[in-house]
Amino acid sequence: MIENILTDAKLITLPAFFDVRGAFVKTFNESLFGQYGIQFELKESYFSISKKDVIRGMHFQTPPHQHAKIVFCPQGAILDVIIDLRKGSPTFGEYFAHELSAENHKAYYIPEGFAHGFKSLTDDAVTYYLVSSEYSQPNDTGILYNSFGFDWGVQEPVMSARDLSFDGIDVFNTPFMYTSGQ
Ligand SMILES: Cc1cn([C@H]2C[C@H](O)[C@@H](COP(=O)(O)OP(=O)(O)O[C@H]3O[C@@H](C)C(=O)[C@@H](O)[C@H]3O)O2)c(=O)[nH]c1=O
Repeated sequence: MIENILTDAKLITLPAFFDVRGAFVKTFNESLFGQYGIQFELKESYFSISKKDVIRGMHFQTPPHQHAKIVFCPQGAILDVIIDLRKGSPTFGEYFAHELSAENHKAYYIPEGFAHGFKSLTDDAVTYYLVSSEYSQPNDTGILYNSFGFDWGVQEPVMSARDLSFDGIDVFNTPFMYTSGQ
């Protein structure tokens, strides 16, 4: 099952099979995702493990190292948030939030030009990423998590110094332009 969320972004219910042993979840299939309108070429993959009330974000890589991501949570639960940073997009500046968990086996498809972040809802929440370009440290940046009007529902999140140092969205000059069909 697939839902269109912000322009070009998708919320996918990953195919899952449950039996007496546990669960089997398919995290990527080129043909199926192609039917969903997602053309995705994997270049890198990684995961993080987060304690409850950790917030990471709102991250993206700037051009020419921008990338799309497929994000899911195979252990625990996270509240996952994206912002459309593409000038000219019908949903420019809007955000979308949804829970991803081992239980609901949902994933986001996040196109290039979006910022991404999440709050961990459980201890030991695993956030797993498939990414369409390799890590480029000089291009890896973000905007401040509490600058775009989203209520994270936590007073004292656990965060990195880097994430707390980002500029707010009000002063952020986006390098991303919307072109339809990303
Ligand atoms: C993202 C990344 C980080 N690193 C290094 C940098 C740093 O020393 C350490 C931890 O990095 P961070 O603090 O940025 O980790 P984290 O805050 O978990 O970064 C992630 O946040 C979420 C919201 C995303 O959307 C991801 O794409 C990614 O940016 O890992 C890599 O070597 N390769 C990578 O691809």
